[in-house]
Amino acid sequence: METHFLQFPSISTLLGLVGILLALFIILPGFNRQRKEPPGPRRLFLFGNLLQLNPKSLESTLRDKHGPVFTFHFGPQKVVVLAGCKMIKQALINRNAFSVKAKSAIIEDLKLNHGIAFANGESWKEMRSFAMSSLKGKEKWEEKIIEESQYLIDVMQEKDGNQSLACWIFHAVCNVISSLVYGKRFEYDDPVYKSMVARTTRNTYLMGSTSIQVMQFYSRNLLWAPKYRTKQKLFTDKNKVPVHNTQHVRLISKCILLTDNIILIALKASGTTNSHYHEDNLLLTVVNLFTAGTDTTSSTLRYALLLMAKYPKIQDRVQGELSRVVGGRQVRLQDRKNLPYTDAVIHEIQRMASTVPSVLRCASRDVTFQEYFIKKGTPVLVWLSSALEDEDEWEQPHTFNPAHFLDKDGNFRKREAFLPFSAGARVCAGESLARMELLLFFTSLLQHFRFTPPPGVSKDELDLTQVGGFTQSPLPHELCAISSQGETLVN
Ligand code: HEM
Repeated sequence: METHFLQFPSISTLLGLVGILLALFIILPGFNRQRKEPPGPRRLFLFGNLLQLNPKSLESTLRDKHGPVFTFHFGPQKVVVLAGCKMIKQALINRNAFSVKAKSAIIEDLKLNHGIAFANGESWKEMRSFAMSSLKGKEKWEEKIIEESQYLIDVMQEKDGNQSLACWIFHAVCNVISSLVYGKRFEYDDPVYKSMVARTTRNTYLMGSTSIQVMQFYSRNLLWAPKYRTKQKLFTDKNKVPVHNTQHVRLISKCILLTDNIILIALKASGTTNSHYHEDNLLLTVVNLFTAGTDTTSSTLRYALLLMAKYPKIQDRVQGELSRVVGGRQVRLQDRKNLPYTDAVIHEIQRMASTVPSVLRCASRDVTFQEYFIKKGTPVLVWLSSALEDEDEWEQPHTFNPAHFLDKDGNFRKREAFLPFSAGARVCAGESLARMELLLFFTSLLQHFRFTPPPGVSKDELDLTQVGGFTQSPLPHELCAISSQGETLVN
């Protein structure tokens, strides 16, 4: 036996070995190519690429250098970033591999992974289609928004002196959702309502804050840090957070969503079973509609008025079109088709506002996207604002120019890269409602007021910078709202 091992290998064995080596030589690089990971900037120990965390560098520098699919390290956490219209559409619409929300320690810690926005799987599907059916009915919503815009105009005309337009707009938009969630609107100075609105704003801000988002990438244990606990208390303070409190939602017994579900629960008792209609899911669906539907729409409206004050000629043209086509009467949804300039301005406002700059998903399975391998579970950041500013798509990506949405004859034209509501299976569930609100609130405000910079400030000094976390909104600012009844300074 020993001698057998010491024997010189035969020619055929040698040829066989060479053949295997050659095959490996040919196959392996191809295999590696298939598993090539997206490129990205060099990372630092512990910090990853956090020091480069600046939207401008993500978008221009990194995208220019590494292409539209690249890797970015939030501390130790690797995230694949998708940028540019073509890449985003391909990922969200053509490929179904990125429709799962990424796991988040904070969301799990606060038990917010029920409902719609942070949920996945069958439960998400069920709650989403339930919410979508509750959001149906254009005529119903048109009436509610028109009624609420009248309240908004009245309160703005009644008040004297310095007042918070930001607050009134937020209240008005909240009331539209309240009519669905609670079955009624609230007076703007109702103390319960005021606290509910204040907490919704603060919670959305806290959830998206960089410190909280970054903290979770390091270690779940950091979420036990005293500072975070204090923040967490704000979400769960049962007596003070009405929309996060089952008891309160029950007390406001006209809550249509829950009433509908009580019917569904009765159906279940009678044999029509649906395991997803449990209390956590229903409550979080209410919370999601309330939070996703208010901050976004009201921030966009505030940005709209700021842009009008900064670009008075565009404001003139909108007001001119409104008075020519609609006159003094209330704008209705069916007027949209006869208001191409106004419609183009609203779209351009949304493009510039980029209210939801990105969404965080994850690869639901091992996937090769473009030429890159993305492992199952890898967080994928879909950089929506990169589509809204894509230099390959827009003539003047960084300039407020309503002509982006007009053809040469002045008709409204759709644009492929207009993705403020995202796309694909998880596209914004409230897109249709949001579009109605933007049209009706914006035109009502412009029919009654002219917006200008405050005294002593030139239009060039108005700052268009957007700030925030999950959602962006303009920096605090003042404007003058001038109506036939006088002039008011608003902020
Ligand atoms: C200008 C206003 C709005 C903007 C820009 C906006 C944008 C978005 C975006 C970008 C997403 C993420 C989609 C994704 O993950 O790919 C989203 C999700 C969502 N939005 Fe909106 N939204 C607006 C208004 C509304 C309104 C008025 C409602 C409801 C009343 C609403 C309800 C939702 C819900 C429930 C989701 C989660 C959808 C899911 O995960 O399946 N949004 N929105």
